[in-house]
Amino acid sequence: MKRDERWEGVYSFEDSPFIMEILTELRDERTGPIAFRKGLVKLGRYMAYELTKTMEIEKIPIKTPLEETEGTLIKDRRNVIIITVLRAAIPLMEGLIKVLDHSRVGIVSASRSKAPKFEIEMKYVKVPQVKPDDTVILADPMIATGSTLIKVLDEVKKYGNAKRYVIVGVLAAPEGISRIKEAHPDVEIFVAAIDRELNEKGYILPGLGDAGDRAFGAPIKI
Ligand SMILES: O=P(O)(O)OC[C@H]1O[C@H](OP(=O)(O)OP(=O)(O)O)[C@H](O)[C@@H]1O
Ligand SMILES: O=c1cc[nH]c(=O)[nH]1
Ligand SMILES: [Mg+2]
Repeated sequence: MKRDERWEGVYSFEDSPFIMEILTELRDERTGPIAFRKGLVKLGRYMAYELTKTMEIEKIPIKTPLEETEGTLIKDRRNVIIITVLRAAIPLMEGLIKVLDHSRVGIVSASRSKAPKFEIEMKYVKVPQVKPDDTVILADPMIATGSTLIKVLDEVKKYGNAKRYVIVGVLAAPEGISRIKEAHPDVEIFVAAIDRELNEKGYILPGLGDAGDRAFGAPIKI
């Protein structure tokens, strides 16, 4: 995990060869939906494991069959809410919850309209009560313009004040991170990698394409 000097509280995993290998498979245009979904699940699992290193722990007394000793409890792992941003975050959440298995889960839908408006339509919002001890993880693989996550954060913050708001994603564009940090300076961002830029259609470059379509197939309009 490596802090990015350009912002406060923004981290990438570019120093982790294993996470980079999974990302390489996701980027590769030859990777089909089965391997793509599996890759997102794996990333979710390893990124959640890395995230536990930033959580508050407690030393607890325990008894082995032979003697008393000290054990470790990750306190914050008991108080996690994972907000899953449909569609592309579904496999990422599946991985996150393998490590953060006590998590409550919120589901929100968010669909971004085409360039240049990039309007976000949020139709479905089911979020549990947020309590002061909670770490709210916003799972969304792609941070492009940042509009989706700004809107999701605006909404989720109506459900109570959390101890931490943490975005877990796969790729981010610098402009998206800057916009999110401007609107929500308290949010921490953990992504596998920070890419170069957005193209005119709002896609991350070099990126991995449309994460939702690659995981689930392109929808058709009827
Ligand atoms: O940072 P932004 O510019 O807002 O873009 C990022 C959003 O775009 C994608 O969702 P999309 O709207 O394609 O929906 P999908 O997951 O259903 O494909 C992605 O999963 C993010 O939610
Ligand atoms: O590159 C991008 C940008 C937004 N959404 C995606 O799925 N990919
Ligand atoms: Mg999409």
